[in-house]
Amino acid sequence: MNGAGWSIAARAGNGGRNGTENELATILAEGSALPATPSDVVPDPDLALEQEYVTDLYTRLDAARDLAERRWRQAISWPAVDPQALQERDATVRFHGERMVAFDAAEAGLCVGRIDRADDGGALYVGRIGLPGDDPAQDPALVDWRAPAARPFYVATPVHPLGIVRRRHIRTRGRTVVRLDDEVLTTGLAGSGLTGEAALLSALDASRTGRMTDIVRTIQAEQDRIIRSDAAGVLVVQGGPGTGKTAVALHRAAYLLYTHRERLARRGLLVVGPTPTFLRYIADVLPSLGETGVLLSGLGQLRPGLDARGEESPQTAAVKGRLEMVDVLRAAIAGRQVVPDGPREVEVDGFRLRLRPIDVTRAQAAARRADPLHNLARPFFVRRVVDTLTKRYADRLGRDVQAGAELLDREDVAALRREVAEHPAVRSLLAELWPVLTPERLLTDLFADPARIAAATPGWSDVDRALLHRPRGSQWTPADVPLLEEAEELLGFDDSAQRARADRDRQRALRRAQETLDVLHGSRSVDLEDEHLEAEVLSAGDLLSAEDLADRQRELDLRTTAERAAADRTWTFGHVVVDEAQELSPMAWRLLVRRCPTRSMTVVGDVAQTGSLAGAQRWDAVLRPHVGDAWRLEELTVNYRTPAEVMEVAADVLAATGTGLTPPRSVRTGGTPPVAEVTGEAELAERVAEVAADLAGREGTTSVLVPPSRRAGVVAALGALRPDVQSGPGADSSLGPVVLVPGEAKGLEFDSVVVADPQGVLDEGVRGLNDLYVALTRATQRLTVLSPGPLPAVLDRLAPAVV
Ligand SMILES: Nc1ncnc2c1ncn2[C@@H]1O[C@H](COP(=O)(O)OP(=O)(O)OP(=O)(O)O)[C@@H](O)[C@H]1O
Repeated sequence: MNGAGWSIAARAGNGGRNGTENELATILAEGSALPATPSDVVPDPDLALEQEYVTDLYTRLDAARDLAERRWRQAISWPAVDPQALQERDATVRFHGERMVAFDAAEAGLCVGRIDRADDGGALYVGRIGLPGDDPAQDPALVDWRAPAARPFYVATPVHPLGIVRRRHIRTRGRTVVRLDDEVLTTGLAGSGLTGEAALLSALDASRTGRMTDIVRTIQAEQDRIIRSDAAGVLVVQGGPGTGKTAVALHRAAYLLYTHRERLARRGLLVVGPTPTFLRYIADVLPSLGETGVLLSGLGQLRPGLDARGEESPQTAAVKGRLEMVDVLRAAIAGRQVVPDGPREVEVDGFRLRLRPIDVTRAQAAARRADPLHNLARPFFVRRVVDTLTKRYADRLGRDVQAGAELLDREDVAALRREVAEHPAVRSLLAELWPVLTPERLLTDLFADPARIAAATPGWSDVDRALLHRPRGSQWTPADVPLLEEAEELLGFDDSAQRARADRDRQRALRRAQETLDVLHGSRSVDLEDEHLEAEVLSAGDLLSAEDLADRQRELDLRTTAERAAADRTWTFGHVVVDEAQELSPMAWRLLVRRCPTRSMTVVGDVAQTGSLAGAQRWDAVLRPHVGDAWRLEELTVNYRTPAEVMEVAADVLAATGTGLTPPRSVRTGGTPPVAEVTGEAELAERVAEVAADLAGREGTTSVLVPPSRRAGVVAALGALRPDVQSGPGADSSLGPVVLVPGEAKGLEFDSVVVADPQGVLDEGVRGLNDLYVALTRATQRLTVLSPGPLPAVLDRLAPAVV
């Protein structure tokens, strides 16, 4: 390190700190604030030195990418002569393809900084991926941020320097180094508690784009501990709004993929989020970290082939989310295995064959003994009933020909049996007594019929039963998905037809392959005068069996693990990350735990933000039925999103929720103070539109958060000023101002937020205080509250602006 003076930052172009960085001291003075860190001047020549190093890193990146591409091209043209070679080819093509993607992703912000080790240990550069140096015995040119060696970059402090004397954040634009931020770690003084605060604050101050970005440059120590926590078991991360739970969960996913690459590449990793909008918001983070093998899914999309986006009342969703629904489904299935009141007759070839209730009861018992699952037991039931009817048929036939049934030999009886089994009247009776059921059919029939609901819900109140009732043809909702999946487990999936089809396809491919070989064999142009020679000449057919050839013709399967997992409902994941986990119902937990039998899960959420009736109030109550006490809790305490002034307002709402949780401490302060305005009922929508249109004209994203009853009016008023207004679950704040209800805004953030009609938010939500807390904490810069009447008491702190 060379001598001269120090400052917190050196920049190409105009140097110095921005306003937010200076504000840190103010936060400290306010008690809730975090103390500042001493900082050093970075001499300008360092920029040139770092530029040289970074340029070299990009040369290495280019070389690595070219090599991966060459290997990919080679692999894709390998002749796969047997199934094993085919598999190896697919795997190699996939491997190099993924490396190319990872190298591309690392292009932006390749190097994030360096740590200088004590005792002349030299500098270690940290970046988005690892790049080898010239000498394998020495440090790599760039160490992956997830590698153990990179850890001090995130967690070393002046009090615990971990052998580091200096941490330098390197900021690049394109391939150019534009700024360095240094922290000297030899002071022994407790600092702000923030790692690389200058880099952090400038990241937090940036306008939002409507897409979440990664935080590799500025991960904080309390976040790093969670990101690198052991993969085994269930890790619950509780944290207030803006504490980086989502960011941490996604970086943990990337960390686990790096650390347990082989297992997770095979089994895959699932990230579950609350809404499609949220999933779109976070969709770029993992690819920007070079990880493409992760399946992101909402609850409504967890059943392959179904995109459940129907809406229903929170009360109905809550009832469907109860664990008792497992018993309801069991009872509904049992209700479809029917014993008729009296004997039933079918007419086969002029003979009336009788089936008595006791015959059906016996057939049912035999079927259930053979297999407990409805669809898998059905063939046993069918066989038993057909046997009974065939016997009666044979008896009647024997009597009629007056020579007794003994006259019929086995072949005759088999023919009768076929006739009975295929007879439409018999088939329709069997379909009535024990139908083949898909989960969709079971639930549609159940919900459409109050009598079926009543039969399946002994002891339930009429109110709860009525909540389940809905007409046929209704759209599937997210709360239906765990029920459909549970029903599939209980019904069993009879894949014999599918297997038979696959078998037929394979036989057909084999036949075609054999024909090809025959043609090759017949057409070889060998002079066969010598019979001995013939035996020695090898043809394609001698080298290759028809089976090999059929395998060779198989298509390349280059689907990623995530794509294969998405298409397979029985897929079990190596790790599951659940975001906004407080919203999940017990039935949803049951589904997720089934998809992750190892219980290696990361669960992040905030029980103070629970909006759904079925959601969590306490983590232990939610998790106990599924994992007992086998889970551990970590907490995040610093709010990186919401400025302190906004958080003060939100804190009053949090206190009123009675959860006893303390609000997270805001890192930032001193921005635009939040404002409130009483508009009068008649003017509300127009005033909201006016304010939102003004905010949307500035840099960054804007959202209006409304109670459901206000949505249409506000969208219409804002639409008149801003035709690009977006609303509803698909709304995208990168395209224009958005109007959302609090539930849709879960997990999202916007530069400017307008909360319209806070009393309406309190009144219309099933957990109104939680909804208001969510709404107030979405703002990264500016918060405006517009109320048609007096502000609710919990917002007393917001003195209405003088109009
Ligand atoms: N270490 C960090 N460096 C830079 N930005 C960060 C850091 N941690 C969090 N952030 C940013 O803070 C904001 C809030 O983070 P995030 O959305 O993950 O919080 P959250 O706890 O999930 O919030 P909520 O409970 O409201 O969903 C995001 O913009 C995120 O990128």
